[in-house]
Amino acid sequence: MTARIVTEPLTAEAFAPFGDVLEAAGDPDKIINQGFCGRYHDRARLDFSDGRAGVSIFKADPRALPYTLDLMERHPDGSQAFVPMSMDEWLVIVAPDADGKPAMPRAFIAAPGQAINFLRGTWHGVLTPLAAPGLFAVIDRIGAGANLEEYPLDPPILIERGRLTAKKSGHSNRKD
Ligand SMILES: NC(=O)N[C@@H](O)C(=O)O
Ligand code: NI
Repeated sequence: MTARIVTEPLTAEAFAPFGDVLEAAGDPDKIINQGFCGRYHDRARLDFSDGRAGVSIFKADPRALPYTLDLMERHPDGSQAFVPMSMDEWLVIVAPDADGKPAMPRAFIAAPGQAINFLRGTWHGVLTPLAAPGLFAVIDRIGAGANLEEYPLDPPILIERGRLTAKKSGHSNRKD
């Protein structure tokens, strides 16, 4: 019997154990550039061991829901941030750790304009855009070693789109 999970809207509260939601929601922390820009300051918990932070560009093929999740991974030596370069929703999959293995995952639909930062060591699915061009800026560790632990899921888990959307769920990342 294939395990199935449904997606939920991405909110800072729900995602907090796994990482940060990066978005221009609520009031900015600072108004800069002669008043023409709001700065949402220092919103990601970046964390790298004996390496440095690097910025890469990922061009990933779009996936579709229902999505068969058959692999999870984590980066023991660094956090990893994904910043979409298009205004499309995308899929974010994480799982708590259970004695060195991923526990039951959770799947979130990131709304257009939402980026995320996985905390160091967080189990996650690989980058899963839901629309082309699948372009993302990625901030993660550049350094020695693979910084990669993979865990195949056998049997895989089927991820289906949930009925809750950010509006309907009553959750909002807006702080005002
Ligand atoms: N391997 C790699 O650079 N990307 C993955 O870590 C990922 O989370 O997509
Ligand atoms: Ni990763």
